[in-house]
Amino acid sequence: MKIAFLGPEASFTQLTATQLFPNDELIPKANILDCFLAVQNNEVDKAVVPLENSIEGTVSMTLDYLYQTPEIKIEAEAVMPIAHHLMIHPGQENQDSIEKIYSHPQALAQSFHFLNKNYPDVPKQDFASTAAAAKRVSENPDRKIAAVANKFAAELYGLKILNENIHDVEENHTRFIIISKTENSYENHLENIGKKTAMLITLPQDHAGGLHQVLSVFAWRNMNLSKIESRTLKTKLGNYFFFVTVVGGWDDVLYINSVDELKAIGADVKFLGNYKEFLLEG
Ligand SMILES: O=C(O)C(=O)C[C@]1(C(=O)O)C=C[C@@H](O)C=C1
Repeated sequence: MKIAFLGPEASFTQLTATQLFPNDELIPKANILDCFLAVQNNEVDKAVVPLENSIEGTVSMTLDYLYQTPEIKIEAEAVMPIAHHLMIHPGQENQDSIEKIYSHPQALAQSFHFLNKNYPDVPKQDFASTAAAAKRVSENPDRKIAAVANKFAAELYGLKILNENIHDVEENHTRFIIISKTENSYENHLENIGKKTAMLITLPQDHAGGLHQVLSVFAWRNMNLSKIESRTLKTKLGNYFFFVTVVGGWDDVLYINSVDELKAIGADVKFLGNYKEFLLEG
């Protein structure tokens, strides 16, 4: 099978994809949108993309493209511990004069307090991934630039780690998802830590109690929500869709009927899948 991932090599997403698909062909993509498009255009069978982090929260691009690509579903979730390090080219030993720090915005945010305290005057620059930032540093041996990335990126791109474990909270985890056009076809050797269901809900016209009505569909059925997040519909200020996850299997008829009830009250529902959650090694 062909599996796209947010690259280049040694991104956190690649570390995840390697554990989830040890025997498949992994294809790096420059950004999250390209991962979605590769699945959409049948260039690959599946893709692995980040969904949320325990310090910085949701990766909004992933939510947006789940909404914007109607055929794409979630097949599985995987949670991985995340450790960030600050690295430079080995030729640039003098850390006092670092001119810029590159990384993925999630990684910069997860290390914000460390960077703010230790490198307050150094400009930070967003990159498409931590590995892309590390690669750029390695390609510019003459510049005093640094990257926030993982230890595999330091090794692969020949960089020297200046500061280890700079993420602001020791327990740092990111949740990744496998996306594809097929539901529930992912199987692997890893032990799963539970099942959940995800859906996107757009409320009918704005009216008092609209969200309460939607939530009551889950509440009287005793369905336990593990996440609810609103995201702008991009139509005008104040218009949102909701990403909702429910704990457990999806074989109970009461649960299955919840989608029909949501539709009956005028909500628009995209069912993203009922799938397993895996815990990976960092
Ligand atoms: O930049 C990477 O290496 C990624 O795989 C992306 C990503 C993310 O978007 O959350 C993955 C894990 C970390 O939370 C930081 C960055």
